[in-house]
Amino acid sequence: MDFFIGAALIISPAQTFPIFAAVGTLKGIQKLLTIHRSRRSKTFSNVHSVHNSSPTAVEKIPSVTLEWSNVTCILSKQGSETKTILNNIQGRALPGRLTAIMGPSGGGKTSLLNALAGQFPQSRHIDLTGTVLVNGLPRSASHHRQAYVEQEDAFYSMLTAEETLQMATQLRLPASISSPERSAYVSTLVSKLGLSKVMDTRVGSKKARGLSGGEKKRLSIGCELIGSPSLLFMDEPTTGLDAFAAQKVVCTLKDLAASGHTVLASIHQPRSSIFTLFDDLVLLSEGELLYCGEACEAAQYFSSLGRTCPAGYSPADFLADLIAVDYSSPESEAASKETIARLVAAWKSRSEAVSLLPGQKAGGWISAPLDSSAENAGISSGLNGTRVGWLTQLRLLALRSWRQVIRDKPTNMARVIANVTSALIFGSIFFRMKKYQSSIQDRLGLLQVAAINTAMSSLVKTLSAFPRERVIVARERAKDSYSTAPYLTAKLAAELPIGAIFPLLFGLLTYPLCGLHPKPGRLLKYLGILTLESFTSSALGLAVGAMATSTEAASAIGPAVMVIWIVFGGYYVNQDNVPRLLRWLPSASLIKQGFQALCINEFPGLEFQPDVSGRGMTDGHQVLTWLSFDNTSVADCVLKQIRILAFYYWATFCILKAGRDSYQPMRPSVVQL
Ligand SMILES: Nc1ncnc2c1ncn2[C@@H]1O[C@H](COP(=O)(O)OP(=O)(O)OP(=O)(O)O)[C@@H](O)[C@H]1O
Repeated sequence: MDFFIGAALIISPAQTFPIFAAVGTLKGIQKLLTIHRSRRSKTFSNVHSVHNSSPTAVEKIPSVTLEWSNVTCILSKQGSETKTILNNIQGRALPGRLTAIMGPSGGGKTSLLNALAGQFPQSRHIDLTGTVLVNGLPRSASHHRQAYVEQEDAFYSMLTAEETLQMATQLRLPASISSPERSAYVSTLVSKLGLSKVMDTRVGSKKARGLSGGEKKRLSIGCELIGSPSLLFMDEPTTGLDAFAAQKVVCTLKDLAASGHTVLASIHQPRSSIFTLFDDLVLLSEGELLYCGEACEAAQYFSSLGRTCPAGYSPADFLADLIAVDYSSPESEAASKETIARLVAAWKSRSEAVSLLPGQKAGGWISAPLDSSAENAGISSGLNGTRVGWLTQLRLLALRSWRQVIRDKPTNMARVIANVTSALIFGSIFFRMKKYQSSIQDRLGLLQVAAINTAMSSLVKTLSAFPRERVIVARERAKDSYSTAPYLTAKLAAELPIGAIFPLLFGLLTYPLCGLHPKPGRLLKYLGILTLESFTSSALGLAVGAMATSTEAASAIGPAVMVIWIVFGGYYVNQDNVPRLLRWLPSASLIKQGFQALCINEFPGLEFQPDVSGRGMTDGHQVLTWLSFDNTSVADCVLKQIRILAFYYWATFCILKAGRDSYQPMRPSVVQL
């Protein structure tokens, strides 16, 4: 609704634009640094030690036990057909332990992790049921802190690892925490994550190398730890990493578990050195549960079912092979599915039998009964407190945007080259235009291509960068790090000065080369019109980027919209000939406002020679009349352009504000834990 009101305020009724609706304290932080050994944990012989030298930092993190039962997820397909993504899954994850959800691709690992984290993407085709308890309470009634590290890392590529952590700390820790305390917090995180050596390294991107995949993953974990979560979910933390990096990431998770966090990670096919780091294991295949219990007991359990791990064979490989469907031939597919069905049935009957025993809740868990919870009662947050104020958010976010844009030398250089090249090409095509009748067309052509070139170049730049940034912003906003208004304001304030350089460069070269109106005041207006048009086009890119689901989608939608604005740009169709129904389109066209302003700036005062027959337009005003641009001024066009610009900013704001991810609620299952 905000969107419509805002749009109505921005756009005058006369223009009748249709509105495109789319339209704590330090103590709590230190809890993070706790070295907590679960009473139930075995000796972590191969656990890397938690590098924590500060005596004040050793404090206990609130323990969280996660239990789940009857978690079922059914996807309704076309007609009455359904697909069971998860079938009646039970289990638990304990504080101080690293629980791995393992299974073949498509086995349901991510779906289970999402369901347990309460972050299953909302869909009307999904029916999610089950019970998830945190320390014996429904998730909504528990005041625990949790974090979810997604499979895809998303960072500002031009910031260093240290700046990324500092920024996250400054935005997310309560305002009451002093600067030295924040710095101390960051250094502890850094040593804990083993990132000390790369703190000055930029995060990097595909086009500019920076941190390695493993370092990025550990940085992602670091950013999530700032919320001091007791419960940490990780989706496929080792995917895409080499063996060494994967090992280091899992060691980090193991350290975190050892310091009191409850860590749940989905892992596709771990190698044996990683497998030995798991405390507990949930095995899934085809959405069915095959095992849930201590990782080191798994091989023995399957051996009791007649599936013995061959001597010298890694248990990780053995389990991965055992629960995978072999699609190499119809016979092997049927055989492997049959094996899985038998293992599922065996686990089911075991859990039914075990759940009848006293003290057992999460069906069939292989280990001693859980000694839970008196210590967990009354979990409190160490991070209570107001986050930093609007002005601090604005300053921090502007600094981040500024660093991102100013340090992105390859992009800036490419933009300079592109603008200089096109200015030189246009300059040579329209070199020192004369005052013949034919040069009227040349002048109009130049002004039109100048308007189009300026708009396209800033649109393309925004469309290529903003959808990726939006992912980071969506994640940060989901953690309530800041509000949309300071984010957008800071972004614009930081980026506009750099963004102005390129149209100015283009304008400064084309104006003298093409021999446009000789009055110096006209040059200044020419530069101003191009710069404003460039900002408006960039704002269109922001609105499209905020709305589109991916960079690819944004890159398809943006130019398509721009083509419409070009057609109604004043050069191809005379606005008096536009059908009544579409008459609002030229007013909404940023190209039209730019082109019209450029023409009104250029033609008055110019005199042209008549053609050989003594006819033609000899006065610049006649050209404006011919274009139907005669009853308006540069100021009018600039005002309309500012309205269009404000509309796109407003649309971007509303889309970003409304665009929080929504999750599928879990309906309670009939059978309780
Ligand atoms: N919202 C959804 N709509 C349609 N199918 C879905 C949805 N969510 C999950 N699935 C399907 O459920 C199955 C399990 O998916 P999930 O992503 O949980 O598997 P996974 O074990 O994490 O696989 P991978 O290791 O390949 O990521 C897959 O076949 C997937 O296509």
